[in-house]
Amino acid sequence: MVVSTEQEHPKKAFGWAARDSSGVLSPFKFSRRETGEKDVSFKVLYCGICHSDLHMAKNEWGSSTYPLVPGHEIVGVVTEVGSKVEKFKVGDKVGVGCMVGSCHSCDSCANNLENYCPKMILTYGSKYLDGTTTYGGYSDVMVADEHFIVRVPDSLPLDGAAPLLCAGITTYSPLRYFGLDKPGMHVGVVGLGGLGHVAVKFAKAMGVKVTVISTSPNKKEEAIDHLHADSFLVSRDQDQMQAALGTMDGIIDTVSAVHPLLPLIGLLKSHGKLVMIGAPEKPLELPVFPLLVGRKIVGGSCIGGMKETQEMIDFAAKHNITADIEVVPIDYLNTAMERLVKADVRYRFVIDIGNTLKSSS
Ligand SMILES: NC(=O)c1ccc[n+]([C@@H]2O[C@H](COP(=O)([O-])OP(=O)(O)OC[C@H]3O[C@@H](n4cnc5c(N)ncnc54)[C@H](O)[C@@H]3O)[C@@H](O)[C@H]2O)c1
Ligand SMILES: [Zn+2]
Repeated sequence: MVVSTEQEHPKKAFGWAARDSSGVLSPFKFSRRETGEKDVSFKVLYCGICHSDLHMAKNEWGSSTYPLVPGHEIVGVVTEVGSKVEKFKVGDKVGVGCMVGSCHSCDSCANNLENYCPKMILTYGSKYLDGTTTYGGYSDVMVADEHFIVRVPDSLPLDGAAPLLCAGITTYSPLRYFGLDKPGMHVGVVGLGGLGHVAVKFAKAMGVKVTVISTSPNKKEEAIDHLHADSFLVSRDQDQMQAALGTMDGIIDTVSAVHPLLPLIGLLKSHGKLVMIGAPEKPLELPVFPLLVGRKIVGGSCIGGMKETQEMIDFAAKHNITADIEVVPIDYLNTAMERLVKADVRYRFVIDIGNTLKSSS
């Protein structure tokens, strides 16, 4: 007998799901497991809209299953903890990012890099240990193993902190790992969207000189005056790009679509590192010769481990870093997705789940 998603677990849950690759989202009733002994349950208050949610809702990476409840920038307040939970109690402000499980025994897990565990379980669209589908944060309640729960420091507003759970760790981790966090270094950030604007804030807080590289000249004023980037390059302006050749120690590339890498590699100094974190649906062309000349590196990075995620959010609290957000009601979700396609948001949509998601709607 096939058990419906509404009945497979004891706890009622309600959210919005995409039903097919049109990506259109609509109200969806499902269920979540009881709070297990190592689980933390929380009422979701806010959830950021990451571009990955859009890629997934529309099956742009070819791995989506439907119904799909997206959302991996989830924050809220703890409502129940299991008997063996040690770090959290009812009333705590917490968050869940992109993953809710891993094997805990491989080399990656042993090194606090659950994000690179071959058995890592994504927050939505994955199979959990019990074989049921995982559903994300565009929903009213969340249950997760405490290992995958992050404490949100009291000084951070929950709405602006939500995007740190994905955009924050995804930009913080490569800055640290690739050694682009040393004061006085010069780092480029390509694509001033959800990830890009947080990358600028983290890099600045680390004491790095930041240049935003963008196709849109109209983002210049905001990048410099508001986000405190040191300079701005319009990637289509040959003269500007020429003048900046060989000046950067590293570049964090957050672009969500196919784009040329050659101009970016040219901006790097010898030994410079181009770090890809955007995830376009099709392969990019990699010109090799310009890498050889100057011993340059192209690398990649995917979110971050749980220990580093907590470190990132504590660092954010210390430096007053939150995302610049537009808070929207759940009914606005499909419009927000359409605007995200056009990069028409400064710089992250966050859904006000707590006040606007009602199971009767
Ligand atoms: N590596 C990871 O762990 C990880 C984590 C989260 C998101 N992502 C991926 O990162 C990418 C960015 O996510 P986001 O939420 O910041 O998206 P976003 O839509 O907020 O920002 C993307 C930016 O790229 C720019 N852009 C789009 N097409 C472009 C083009 N052809 N040339 C130049 N610029 C272009 C947009 O103007 C926008 O500023 C997505 O592909 C997302 O799936 C990766
Ligand atoms: Zn994300």
